[in-house]
Amino acid sequence: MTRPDPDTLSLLASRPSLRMDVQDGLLFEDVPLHLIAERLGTPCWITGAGTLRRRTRNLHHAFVQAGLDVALHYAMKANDHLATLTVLREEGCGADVVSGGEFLRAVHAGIDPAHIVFSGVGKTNAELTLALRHGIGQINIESVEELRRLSSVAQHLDLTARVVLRVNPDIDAGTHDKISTGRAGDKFGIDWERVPAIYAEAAALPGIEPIGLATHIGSQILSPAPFKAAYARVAEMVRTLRAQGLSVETVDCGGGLGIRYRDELAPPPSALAGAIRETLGDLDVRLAIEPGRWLAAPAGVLLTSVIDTKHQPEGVPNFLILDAAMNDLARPSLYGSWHGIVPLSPERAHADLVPQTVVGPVCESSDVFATARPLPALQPGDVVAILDSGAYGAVMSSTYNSRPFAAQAMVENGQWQQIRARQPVDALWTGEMLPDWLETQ
Ligand SMILES: Cc1ncc(COP(=O)(O)O)c(C=O)c1O
Ligand SMILES: N[C@@H](CCCC[NH3+])C(=O)O
Repeated sequence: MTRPDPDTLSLLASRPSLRMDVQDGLLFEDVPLHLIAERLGTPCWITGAGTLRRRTRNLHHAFVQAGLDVALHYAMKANDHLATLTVLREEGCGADVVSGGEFLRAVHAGIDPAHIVFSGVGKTNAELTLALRHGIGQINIESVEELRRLSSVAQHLDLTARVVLRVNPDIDAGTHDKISTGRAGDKFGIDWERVPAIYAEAAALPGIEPIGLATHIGSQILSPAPFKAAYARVAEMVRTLRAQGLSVETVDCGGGLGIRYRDELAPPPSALAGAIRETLGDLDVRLAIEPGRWLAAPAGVLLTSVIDTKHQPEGVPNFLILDAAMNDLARPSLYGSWHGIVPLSPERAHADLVPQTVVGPVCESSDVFATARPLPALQPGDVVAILDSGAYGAVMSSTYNSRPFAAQAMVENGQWQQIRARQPVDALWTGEMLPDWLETQ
């Protein structure tokens, strides 16, 4: 069965931060996007601060409504720009980090290390040392090997690490294979059967204070059922550990809440809150979540201009060649992800639709943003916005094909400002050196 693509009007109808104005074209948080494209050029990422704030408040509200006090630790891998982190800090978020670099970025953005959780399947001694020295609030441990290593790092520093064991509940999140993390055999989390013994070992190890459990089963999850199943298992483990006389104070429920990119029926935050309340609500534990995509994805668009329209034989969709590519937004080429594409110009947005295959200039056949997508006929120089690219967008960019990192701007309440310079071309080879036996020209 073919799945129809939503048209511009229906895409915009479900995105309150975006609006098509008859004169100014596509507005994001009341800023005409063509102004930014004209000033900064394309490709250019735009982050909506107001959208970040609104979504954080909505998420928080859903938990308050469910009678739960849940800390929000923003998974900054989704979008780690300092301006994004600053907005989310202002909204009361801590951070979930997965590297020493992310940790220092979060601290640089003013996030209190006590409100930072260090996740990730491989943390080096240097990263653990850095985090402990700064007084990190929680380290999520992924294996007994890492636990023992952390114990010696902490002892060496004469510090105590507050540790949460990330458990692998063996639940299929029903999402894309490449972003599933909670099945037995995935590299993440501690095998279910080994958790009680490892928790007991943690309680006995010097420099370690085990304070709870964490789980994160994947990303872009579109049903409350896998969340509920995973949290029910975690609740069962909390009871098992307590029955052994071990103290469990906190449960970190991870991230993963999905959003509507195309026509998905994404569960509202109240469904996540309900799943947590039902399974963990009466355990007397401190609760936290680690949302990334849900907060950041709809708060970002990528502006890109048409370079050419490449005509194809009758019956074959023409190619629309953009100046953004898979090195900028990797998701479509990596996961076959669908992103809405909306022209900035009001006339174009309302024109007849013809199927077009939207590609970037990178020399890879997978550099495709959309296949046979119904879009209005566009001309070279026309600018389009690729929607919902605020999470796992700019952060996953590379300079493949010697394409510089794109510029970035932030909008809020009708105002806008540049937040990242376009990378100068000669910065692409900064840091490269020639060995002595080669001659410079
Ligand atoms: C440990 C952990 N927490 C939180 C997240 C954020 O996930 P999402 O962006 O789907 O909310 C991730 C990424 O999947 C993760 O690995
Ligand atoms: N990069 C993925 C999400 C990965 C989540 C990280 N654990 C995406 O763009 O959908």
